[in-house]
Amino acid sequence: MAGTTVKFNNGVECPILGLGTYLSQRGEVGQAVKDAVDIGYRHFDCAYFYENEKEVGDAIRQKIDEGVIKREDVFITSKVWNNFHRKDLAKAALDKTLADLGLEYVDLFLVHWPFAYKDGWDMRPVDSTGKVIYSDVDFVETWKALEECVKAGKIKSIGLSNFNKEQILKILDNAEIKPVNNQVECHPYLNQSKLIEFCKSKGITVTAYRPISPPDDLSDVSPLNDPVIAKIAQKYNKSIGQVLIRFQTQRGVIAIPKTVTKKRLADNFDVFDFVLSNEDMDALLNLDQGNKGRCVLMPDAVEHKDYPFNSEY
Ligand SMILES: NC(=O)C1=CN([C@@H]2O[C@H](COP(=O)(O)OP(=O)(O)OC[C@H]3O[C@@H](n4cnc5c(N)ncnc54)[C@H](OP(=O)(O)O)[C@@H]3O)[C@@H](O)[C@H]2O)C=CC1
Ligand SMILES: O=C1CO[C@H](CO)[C@@H](O)[C@@H]1O
Repeated sequence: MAGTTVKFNNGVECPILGLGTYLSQRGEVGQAVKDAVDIGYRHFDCAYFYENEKEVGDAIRQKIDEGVIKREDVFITSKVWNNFHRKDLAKAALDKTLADLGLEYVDLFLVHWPFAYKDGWDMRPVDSTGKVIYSDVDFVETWKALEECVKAGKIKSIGLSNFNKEQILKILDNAEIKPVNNQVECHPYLNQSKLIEFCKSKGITVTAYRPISPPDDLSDVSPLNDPVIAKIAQKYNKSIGQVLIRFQTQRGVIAIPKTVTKKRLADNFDVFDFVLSNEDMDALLNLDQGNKGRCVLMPDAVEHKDYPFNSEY
């Protein structure tokens, strides 16, 4: 695979920079994916939960049909959502994702969250009071389903998302196929250094989601408005977005910024021609607020036994 990559524990190489697709609207995501391919992106982060995999797949296959890329040149990630944790449902969810994408396999398939919701096809099953209904299906059962799908040739690599240290250890204790990656929220306000170090010690790579624009569930403070980051960006004649992406890739963390804007697609990919000094990397690391810097809190799941964010990391 061309470009800068990260090597997984199974030998597979993953492009260190990919395109996120959450909240990329149908009607615009396909064009964004095609523009991204033309710019040089070879890694696309998808999920059944994003409800746009069909359009993403159509765009990828169009670029394959046009001869711009081959299937093996692109790295496609998808994820199994919380209502599909039971073994048969996890397999069915993968089949649906593959059908939507129009692909025979995905390169990486992640357990999107460690906690399970009520089994079925409703992604947010609620009771009469509007509260999400949980399931106690263990994430190890979901992992076993993914292992079987690897053996069936439908997935090249399997991994986790939003798993904490203890949950990763439980997977490792029960895994026949080791996870290659844990995808987590990561940016200077939640730099995840301890989790990254722990994952590295277990041969697991980390992907940074929401690397640019965290204000969401809680915070209204964004790295995009941070004076320390602005000063660093100015010094390298780069944008704040470019510094935020470079911050991740320079420490070996895969980054998947989302945009549907052509100019930003190009800018976000233009991060391989400068190197942040150790001093500037330290300044960015020093902005960490630990769990207080976390934005994606998943309030629906806070009472679930497998809610991941009650421990330090
Ligand atoms: N595993 C998980 O649970 C999760 C996974 N993800 C994945 O990670 C991806 C990235 O995270 P996401 O939540 O989208 O957040 P991002 O940090 O990628 O930020 C996206 C937002 O920032 C804007 N933006 C993009 N580039 C720039 C730039 N250079 N300067 C200023 N603004 C910019 C985009 O707007 P515009 O499009 O208008 O340019 C969009 O509003 C997701 O798309 C998804 O694939 C995300 C959350 C959770
Ligand atoms: O992938 C995701 C996109 O972001 C959402 C929250 O804003 C998450 O719930 C979800 O896991």
